[in-house]
Amino acid sequence: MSLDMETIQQVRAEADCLYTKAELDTAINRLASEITNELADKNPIAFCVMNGGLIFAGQLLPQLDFPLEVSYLHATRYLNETNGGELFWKAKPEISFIDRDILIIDDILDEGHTLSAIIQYCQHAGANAVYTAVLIDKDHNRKAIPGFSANYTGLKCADRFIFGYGMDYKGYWRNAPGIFAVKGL
Ligand SMILES: O=P(O)(O)OC[C@H]1O[C@H](OP(=O)(O)OP(=O)(O)O)[C@H](O)[C@@H]1O
Ligand code: HPA
Repeated sequence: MSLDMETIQQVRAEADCLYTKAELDTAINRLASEITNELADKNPIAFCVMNGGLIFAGQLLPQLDFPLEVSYLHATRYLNETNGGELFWKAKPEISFIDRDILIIDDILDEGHTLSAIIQYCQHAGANAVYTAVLIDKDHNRKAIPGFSANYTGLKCADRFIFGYGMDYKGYWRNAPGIFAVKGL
C-alpha cells in the first residue's frame, strides 16, 4: 500500500508523545555510564542494528570514550509494517567474532525475535560474550523467550506501536525527535 503524505503528517500530528528528547537524552547518558563501567576494558565490537538502531547508536557511541570497534548489521522482520514476520538478514557482519566481546545496539526490544536471533548468530560465530543495549523495551507478555530483556535498557514503554528515535511508522518518522505512539495502535 502506498501512503499519501497527508496520512503520514496526520499520524505524526495525532500521536501521543511517550518520551521527549530530553528524557531520551537522560536515559542514553545513564546507559553510556553503565556500559562504560562494564565494558571499558573489554575491547568490544559495537554493532548498530540497522535501520532502527541508527539514532540510538549515533548518540550512545560518542559517549563510550574507550577503545572499541564499530560495525553494523541489518536484520529486519517488520518491513515497514506494524506486525513482525520472518527475520530477514539484509547484511550479515563481516568482521571476525572469534573471542571478541560484542555490544549489540538496537532501538527496540519488542517481541525479541530480532535480538535473540542476533545473539545466537554472534554466539555461533565464536563471540566470547554478547551484550545488548536497547533504547526501549516494550511492556507485554509476548516475548519470544519469557522474561527476555537486554543487558542495558533505556526506558520501558506501553504496548503500543511507536515511532521516532530510529523507529518507523511504515518507513516514516524515524527522525521524529522523541518517542511517539500512533493513535489507535
Ligand atoms: O523485538 P522484535 O519484535 O523482533 O522487533 C524489534 C526489531 O524490529 C525493528 O526492526 P525492523 O524489522 O522494523 O527493521 P528496520 O529497523 O530496518 O526497520 C527494530 O529496529 C528491532 O530491530
Ligand atoms: N515501532 C517501530 N518499529 C518496531 C516496533 C514499534 O513499535 N516494534 C518493533 N519494531
